Amino acid sequence: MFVTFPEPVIPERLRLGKSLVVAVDGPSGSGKSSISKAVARRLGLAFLDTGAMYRALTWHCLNGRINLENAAAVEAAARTVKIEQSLTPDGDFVRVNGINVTGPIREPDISKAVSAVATNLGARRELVRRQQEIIAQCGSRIVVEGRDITTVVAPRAEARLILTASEEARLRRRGLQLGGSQTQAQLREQVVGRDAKDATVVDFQRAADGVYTVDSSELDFEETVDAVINVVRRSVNEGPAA
Ligand SMILES: Nc1ncnc2c1ncn2[C@@H]1O[C@H](COP(=O)(O)OP(=O)(O)O)[C@@H](O)[C@H]1O
Ligand SMILES: Nc1ccn([C@H]2C[C@H](O)[C@@H](COP(=O)(O)OP(=O)(O)O)O2)c(=O)n1
Repeated sequence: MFVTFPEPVIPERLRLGKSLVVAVDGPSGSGKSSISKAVARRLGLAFLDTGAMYRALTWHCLNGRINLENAAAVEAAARTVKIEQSLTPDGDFVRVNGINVTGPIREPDISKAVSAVATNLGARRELVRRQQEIIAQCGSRIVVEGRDITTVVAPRAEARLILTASEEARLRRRGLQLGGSQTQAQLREQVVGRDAKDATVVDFQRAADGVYTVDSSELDFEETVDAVINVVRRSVNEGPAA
């Protein structure tokens, strides 16, 4: 059974105030998680990494020897697994049925397998439902990042943007992040190869109507955070992108 998050995970100060949902989509390695966390910290908002939920479900299936090709079994697993994760930008934990999987869900075996789960439409439906529930539990004051947040999970978010960067920048950043543990071919498969598979079910490369784009190829980390905050301000003051 999916159990709602215990209240103390979302401090009251992050839940109070006017609705401000910031929806961030983009390809692998574009900076969604790290930049979104920094933005949530600056704006005093909760934070949801939806990719971690797809990774957690993938870990659960592999751990339970559920065949990822068996769409009905994966969908059933999505409905029954209990996933708990930190909802503040300063926390970093993910638990699956009470097991701490914070580290394991970032391992290359999960990165390799996760697209099989992310392209399961029944599993997506269930995770989207949970994500919308979490947004409501956070008083709609949250930065949410993933691949279908601007279009499916929170199409009415106060601010919606695609965070992107050139393929070269994304490969370089992911390589640095993984401390040089991966060959160039492995990195390419995990970043470019995975995006190609995921793009068969969600369009996260192109901004939908009203969605802003921030390209961080030529920006450093802090400049990118500033650019996203500017988009949030502009969205709130002037509305969606023209
Ligand atoms: N503008 C930037 N300049 C330099 N490094 C960045 C920038 N944006 C993100 N990074 C770094 O790139 C790496 C990948 O970012 P991450 O947030 O994991 O991407 P995603 O969630 O989109 O896959 C991280 O180590 C992050 O700190
Ligand atoms: N809202 C989302 C979030 C992630 N996914 C998929 C896409 C990715 O292959 C996996 C893991 O996402 P994650 O954001 O952790 O991926 P990165 O390694 O940061 O690129 O889940 C999705 O289909 N929809």
